[in-house]
Amino acid sequence: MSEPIIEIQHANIYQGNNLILQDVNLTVNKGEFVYLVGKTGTGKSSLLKTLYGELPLTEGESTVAGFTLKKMDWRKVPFLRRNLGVVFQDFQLLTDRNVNENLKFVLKATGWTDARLMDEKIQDVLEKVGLKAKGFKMPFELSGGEQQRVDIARALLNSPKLILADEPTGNLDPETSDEIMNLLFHISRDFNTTILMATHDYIVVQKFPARMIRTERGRVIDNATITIE
Ligand SMILES: Nc1ncnc2c1ncn2[C@@H]1O[C@H](COP(=O)(O)OP(=O)(O)OP(=O)(O)O)[C@@H](O)[C@H]1O
Repeated sequence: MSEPIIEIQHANIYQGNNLILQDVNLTVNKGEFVYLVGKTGTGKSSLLKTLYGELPLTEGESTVAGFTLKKMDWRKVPFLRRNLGVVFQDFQLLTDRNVNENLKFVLKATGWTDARLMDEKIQDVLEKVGLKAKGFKMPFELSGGEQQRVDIARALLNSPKLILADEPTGNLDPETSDEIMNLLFHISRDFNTTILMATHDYIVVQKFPARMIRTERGRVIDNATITIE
């Protein structure tokens, strides 16, 4: 039976005082891969930010990975984040430390203390993204695709059931984009992880088809189809 991991009902999404998306209704089930498409500036990032607690939800209802977002106490946001993985376009790795130390930094920040367990977890996520031998590399020694893999490894550290990805292929060439999409589909399939991925790259969407949600003129349209712009 399908079990929701994201539920949004009658939500209005704001940036400051500006209403960006109106009356958003959406359900995403456990294990699904879903694209969030739409022209630049139509609110994809704003919707994702609401789901990971960076933008407050003040109007409407939403639960994400078991957390109720409406007027969520900011002190609860770290607990929400521990149950999610977030992947960004620009990798956001700490440039002054190697891959292992980048990952250890996140583990410590999310409450891990046992050094052996942390090392095991780091090996585990690096293996999942195909970077087993790269733990001692500095970010600047990695290609864009490898840096994006580290970003995905980082998102996997707390074994989330939901990954929110904001334009994860945005900075990559087409071949590397394909590799990252194969990796994300593999993670979704093999670990039953839900992935909601914002993109405006229709080539990626056509090549790796999945359910599509579109932001358009202040609304969110479910089961959208591709319109070439
Ligand atoms: N921090 C902010 N403060 C005020 N307005 C913002 C802020 N961030 C985004 N906006 C506005 O909100 C609207 C939606 O932006 P958003 O980044 O969510 O769109 P997007 O679909 O993700 O765009 P892109 O594909 O370019 O990332 C835009 O009009 C943008 O100017």
